[in-house]
Amino acid sequence: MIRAIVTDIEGTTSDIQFVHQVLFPYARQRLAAYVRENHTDENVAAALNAVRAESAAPQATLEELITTLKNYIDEDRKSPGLKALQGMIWRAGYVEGQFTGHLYPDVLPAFARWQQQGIGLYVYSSGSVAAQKLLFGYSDEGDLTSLFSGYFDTGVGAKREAQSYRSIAEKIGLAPASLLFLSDIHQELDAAADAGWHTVQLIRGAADNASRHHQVNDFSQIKPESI
Ligand SMILES: CSCCC(=O)C(=O)COP(=O)(O)O
Ligand SMILES: [Mg+2]
Repeated sequence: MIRAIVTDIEGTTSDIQFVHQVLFPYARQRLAAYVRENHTDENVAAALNAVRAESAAPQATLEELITTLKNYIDEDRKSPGLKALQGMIWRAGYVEGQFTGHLYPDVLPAFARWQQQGIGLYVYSSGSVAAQKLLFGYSDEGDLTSLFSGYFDTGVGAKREAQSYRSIAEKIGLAPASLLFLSDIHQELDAAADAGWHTVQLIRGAADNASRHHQVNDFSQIKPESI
């Protein structure tokens, strides 16, 4: 019996185009100024040090870090330091109403149904927890943050590592066999399945013929009571 559902964001609840054509360019355009103006802030400094460590450049200057970060954005690297900074930069865009977090129309009705069934709802994304809360807090459908019992980012580990899903199960306090992970990426679902979770793959665009996971086109086709 499924007792909690953990969902990915990009390509699952939300359109990849929104992330790549709205969020990423917004952060890229403001990155240099944001880093120069805020590098002494404790959280910004921690993110920049994480990038220094990740890029094996402990002495990197601010300007070198800005170049590295822009390269990371361009290659869609799931760098925790970059993800933390993106979340900080996106805040102004959401708060000022420049965009709202995209949600496919099938998502909210399913969340509401599952919540009524007593199923716990959680998020696991490469985007920082702060960025996740912004996307759902300023979503197309309003503030949905109260729907979720918890949020996880790569602080628990990478999304393609089975250990990350073991850690999440432990933090939620439920057995892996009672957990369902939703994602568009079959390598993430492979890792969750290796940790003993149930999995469903969202196919929002082209079919994924390399996947061994149950596939659906939208959330209305997901029936946790039948798993
Ligand atoms: C949560 S905010 C935007 C998403 C993002 O930055 C990202 O890298 C998407 O990763 P996901 O794990 O949700 O596919
Ligand atoms: Mg995804």
